[in-house]
Amino acid sequence: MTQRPRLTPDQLRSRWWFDNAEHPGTTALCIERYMNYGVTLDELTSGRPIIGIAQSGSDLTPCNRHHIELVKRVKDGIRAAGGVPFEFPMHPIHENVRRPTAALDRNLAYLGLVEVLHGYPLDGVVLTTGCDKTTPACLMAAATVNIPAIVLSGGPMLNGWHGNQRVGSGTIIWELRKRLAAGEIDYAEFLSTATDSAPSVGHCNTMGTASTMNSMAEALGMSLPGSAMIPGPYKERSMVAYDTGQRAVEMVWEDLRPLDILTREAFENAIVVCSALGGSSNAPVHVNAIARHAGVPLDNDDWQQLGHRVPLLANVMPAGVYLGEEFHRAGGVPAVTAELLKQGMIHGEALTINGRTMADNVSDCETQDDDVIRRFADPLTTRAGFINLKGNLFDSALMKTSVISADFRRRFLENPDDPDAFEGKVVVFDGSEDYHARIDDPALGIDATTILVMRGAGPVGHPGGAEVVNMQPPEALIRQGVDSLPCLGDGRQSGTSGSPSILNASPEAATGGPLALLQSGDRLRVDLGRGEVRLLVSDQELTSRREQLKCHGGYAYPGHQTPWQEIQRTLVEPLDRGMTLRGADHYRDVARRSPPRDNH
Ligand SMILES: CC(C)(O)[C@@H](O)C(=O)O
Repeated sequence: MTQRPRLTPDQLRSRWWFDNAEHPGTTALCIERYMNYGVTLDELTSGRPIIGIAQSGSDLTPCNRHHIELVKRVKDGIRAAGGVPFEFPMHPIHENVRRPTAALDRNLAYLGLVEVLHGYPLDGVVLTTGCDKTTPACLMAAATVNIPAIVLSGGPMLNGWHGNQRVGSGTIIWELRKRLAAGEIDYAEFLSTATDSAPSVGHCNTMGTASTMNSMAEALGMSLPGSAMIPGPYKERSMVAYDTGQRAVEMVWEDLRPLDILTREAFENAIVVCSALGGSSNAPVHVNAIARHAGVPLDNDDWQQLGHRVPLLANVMPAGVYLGEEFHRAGGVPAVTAELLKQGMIHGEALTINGRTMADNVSDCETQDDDVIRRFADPLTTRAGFINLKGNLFDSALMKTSVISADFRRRFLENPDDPDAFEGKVVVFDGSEDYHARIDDPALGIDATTILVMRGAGPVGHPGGAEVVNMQPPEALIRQGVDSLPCLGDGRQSGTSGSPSILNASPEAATGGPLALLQSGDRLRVDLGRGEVRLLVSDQELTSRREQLKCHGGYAYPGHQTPWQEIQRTLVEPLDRGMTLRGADHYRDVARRSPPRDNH
């Protein structure tokens, strides 16, 4: 436990607003208006930390909605520790619903949160997270503003059951849509099984992007140990909400800030834990983004170098068979981290939000069920994590190795002359609308060796970068028993998908990436051993295609539909750089370096 010098009440940031004798008018304006709904003068001026609660729950965001209840316990904890809670809304982010994609809103929510944390009288903040992008938006903002901040996840839903079968959110949908296409089930059965996968409040009960990102917050040291994966309805979830509120107040007195915690070591821990969890292919995008805002160099090569040597320990869908409840009971993120710590794969000295080190937090944790959380010596896969692929089509694209199934391996990677490599003819789709319109067209000639390519799906092409690369084969092929094909694209895929796709190709077609030059019928060679994807077309031919494309005004994609789509498209960085906004990462520690100016 580190001992940190304690702040005195007159050093609280909120004093600028509530107890600033130099500007009595400005001060009075703040005080009188907060009193108009019953806050007392004593609460505002007696030197108690003001703790913001960034509320990500609303009727529009079902995965985060129970934060509306949970924050009552957060407020109890804040008050018990002597603080004053101020709850405020965040811009809604909900992946399942938001069109054209909730990823468009991550940076918008980030910007909004930065302005609130910087410009309002907050000494610290509790960040309520749940659905995928809520966690990175919060952590990016925490790094930029750098006031004491702590993450409270809402936790996953209870396990889904259909009869006696576990049905995991997202993962079951990708399976069911194939069964629907194969004619094995009808739409009514499809829908009833799908809805069974979501039995309670909480976010995806699989190791999709939501569970992954909340686990990343814990692995980074930004939430209380063991809190990430407590299912939403469990009583421990409310208890940890209370503890989080209390801890937020203490962190203010200790002046413990996000940039004290978000170090290179913390990010390396997150990468290692992500691999062992079989975490979402969206994690590198978001974790790289948080790192950029924290000023820590991190890229997709780090993900391969640090992560691909790590075995898969969490037997949770989509890479495994269990769901959030079993994972939590088996010990959750601390048990996984402890197993990796024993192997020297975790920086045990990394500081965490409770003022203790990662080793202090997890050393005593042990898996309670070594089928759900495997021992290091008995993993599900020995080398998990991501391979960072490169070649003449892109500088970086990721493949999640923990979801390479035995069937995929047998069909594509077990050629004795060429292990870990395969070649195939591509069929190219320009955006998801084109895919849906044409996938069943027999004229495309898709067979069991075809590689499906989706372009125009990156942060510029499909503003935000949609989860559309996980394409299923044509119905006719599925009916013949071929229910998956290799997919490649400049967009993302759902973290709940078990498809070993080549994702997040950067630069994307819409910003001049060579994917724009690809034509259906071209052949691709994918070599996982060498970390390479090559378009088997001569350089001369590529140059002439590039010239032609230029003559036609470049790669075409649908226009902007809203002002934010246009603004984000002009500023957004590629997926491998975290899809952050150009220039935003220059702002760091702004609460201290650049306190907000007077408003009156
Ligand atoms: C299941 C969703 C909506 O696709 C997403 O939450 C993810 O896991 O990536």
